[in-house]
Amino acid sequence: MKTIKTIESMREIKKTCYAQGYSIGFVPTMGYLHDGHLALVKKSRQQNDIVVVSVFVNPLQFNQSSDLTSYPRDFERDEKLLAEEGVDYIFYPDVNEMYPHALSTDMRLIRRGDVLCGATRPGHFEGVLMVLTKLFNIISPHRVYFGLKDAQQVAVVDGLIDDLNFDIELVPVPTVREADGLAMSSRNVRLTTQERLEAPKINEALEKGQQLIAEDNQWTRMAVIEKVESVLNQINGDIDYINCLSYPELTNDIKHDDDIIIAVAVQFQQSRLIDNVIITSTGDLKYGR
Ligand SMILES: Nc1ncnc2c1ncn2[C@@H]1O[C@H](COP(=O)(O)OP(=O)(O)OP(=O)(O)O)[C@@H](O)[C@H]1O
Ligand SMILES: CC(C)(CO)[C@@H](O)C(=O)[O-]
Ligand code: BAL
Repeated sequence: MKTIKTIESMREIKKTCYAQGYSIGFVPTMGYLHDGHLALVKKSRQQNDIVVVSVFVNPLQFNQSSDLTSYPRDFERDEKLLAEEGVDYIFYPDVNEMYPHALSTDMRLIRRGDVLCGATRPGHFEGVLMVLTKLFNIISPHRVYFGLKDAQQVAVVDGLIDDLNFDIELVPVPTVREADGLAMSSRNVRLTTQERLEAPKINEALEKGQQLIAEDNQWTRMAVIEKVESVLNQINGDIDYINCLSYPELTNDIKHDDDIIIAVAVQFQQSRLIDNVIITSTGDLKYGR
């Protein structure tokens, strides 16, 4: 495994892979890796000749400077974990390499972005779209892997790939959870002991919402949101949002055979956690939990 710090070297490697006819699987991350990230890496390892993982904490997508400065980092540990997974290249540029001067262009999200994190983290998805467009152009992967914990990100990137005709297959990967149901997240380390005890209620709340949809064919969006809220009210974090929408379009207007997402964000003292469940129109889980 090699760690690559410059765009020029990464481009050379990409060209060599193409010349040899190798497929490239790409896993974009912000580091401080856990088993959720490694699930994406394993999937990419199964499906491609060459696996590239980027580790880059992208300042453009942070709408709160305290969240950026306290974002956990441990590159040496990340390197060890990725070597054990048989990764070929880590792309690990610094901020000046990715953003050497003020940008001349900007990304604007006009679909799937006015709800959930798009509504509560202004500028977040625009920053994600910018860095991914750059990374896609640098690495030119055949497949790219994203976790469904960030389900809105999956929907937004699907739109990006389609709009800009990137010749890339998007592979969504189900959310990996701790034994008590809490979705794995790099931000879990910033929970206090008490918050960590309460945090599995987020998953419990989503399960209650899913049960309502599965068992009551008269269910309404508001009834689902109230059910989820009744469980989330048992914890000390502040509810940032709870919503029930069509997926991947993310509209209030859920048609008969649409998939449905119930998504929540909870702000604890130092950590804002997100989670969701995606359900088929018949009330079944779309992806394993
Ligand atoms: N528990 C998880 N299961 C599956 N994929 C995950 C999980 N957590 C993160 N991912 C995916 O890993 C990729 C990189 O995410 P990122 O580096 O932001 O990690 P993160 O743990 O989600 O961090 P944070 O929760 O602090 O945003 C994204 O595609 C994300 O959806
Ligand atoms: C895709 C990503 C690496 C872009 O910075 C980030 O949004 C993330 O970790 O999900
Ligand atoms: N996992 C999404 C990246 C972020 O929270 O900024």
